[in-house]
Amino acid sequence: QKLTFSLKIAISSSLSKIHLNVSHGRLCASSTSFSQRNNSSSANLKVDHDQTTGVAVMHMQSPPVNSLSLDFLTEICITLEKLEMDKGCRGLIITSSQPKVFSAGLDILEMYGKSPERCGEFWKAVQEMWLKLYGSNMVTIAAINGSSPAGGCLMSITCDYRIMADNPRYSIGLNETMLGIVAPFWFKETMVNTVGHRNTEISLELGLLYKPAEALNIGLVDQLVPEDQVLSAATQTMTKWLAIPEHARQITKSMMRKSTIEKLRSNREADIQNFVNFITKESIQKSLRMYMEMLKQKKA
Ligand SMILES: CCC/C=C/C(=O)SCCNC(=O)CCNC(=O)[C@H](O)C(C)(C)COP(=O)([O-])OP(=O)([O-])OC[C@H]1O[C@@H](n2cnc3c(N)ncnc32)[C@H](O)[C@@H]1OP(=O)([O-])[O-]
Repeated sequence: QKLTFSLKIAISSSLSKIHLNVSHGRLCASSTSFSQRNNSSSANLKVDHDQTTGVAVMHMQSPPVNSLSLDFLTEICITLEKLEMDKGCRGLIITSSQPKVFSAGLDILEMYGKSPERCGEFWKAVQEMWLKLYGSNMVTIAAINGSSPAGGCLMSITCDYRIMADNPRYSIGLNETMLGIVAPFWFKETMVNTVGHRNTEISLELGLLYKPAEALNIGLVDQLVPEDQVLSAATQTMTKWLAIPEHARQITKSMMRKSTIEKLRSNREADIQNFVNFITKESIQKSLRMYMEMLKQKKA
């Protein structure tokens, strides 16, 4: 049977509180944490979990561009945790319900004019999302049906496989340097693990955004399909991945990713401090302000 649930979580708690809940196993056990309704228009995430195939499709629907705010990241983390703990869910497809955009990356407003404490809390949520997704036992496929810069690209390369809409208006890449900021080591390593050292070096230093054909060429995405076939292609690919003996696939995935994950796990606090010290610098704040103005001008 097909279970559709939409999640809109009143996020008043900090992420550390979420950890506490998870560690006590309450997130998956508690039905009060999740309202199960059909396609609520206010929800930032819609999850369609087909229990016969064991595949969940997570639709990001946070207008206008699925930028990853603290609230949205928290919502994503709770959903990932819930799906991970659900034995009936073996595969996850991540896609967007917003037109033209998969995700615009981290919400720039979360990094501009905020207190160090708030920046730290935000960064912890970014780490948490990456740790959950990169270390997931599920097969994860990004169905990239729009542009996917910076944190949107990170989310994509954190999945096992990427299928992108073959539309030259869309682009994908880690363009952080274009904002005057620096992708942290675990963004960089995820990229290296995907496209190799040399491509990552060029890509990150120049803050490149790749058109779909270029992204395919360097291995940043695995497959291009017409825009209206992104989800169906992801579903087909999922079937193939799920046919592999599960235990062997999971151990192999863990073997490939473990060292990168461990590096962040054992340095989380230092990584948060680095981010906070960096992002709150006057010069970096100025760069972010100029970038936001540039975005607005582009629109006008
Ligand atoms: C160390 C840290 C590492 C950092 C990692 C990151 O991810 S850094 C992130 C790096 N990310 C990027 O460099 C991506 C920047 N964004 C883009 O390039 C484009 O928005 C687009 C191609 C994603 C979509 O184009 P489109 O023509 O469909 O849409 P549009 O351009 O008209 O935008 C609509 C509205 O959304 C707003 N807004 C947009 N993005 C963000 C954001 N991230 N945040 C907040 N707001 C954002 C935009 O200002 C506008 O607001 P307004 O004026 O309505 O109040």
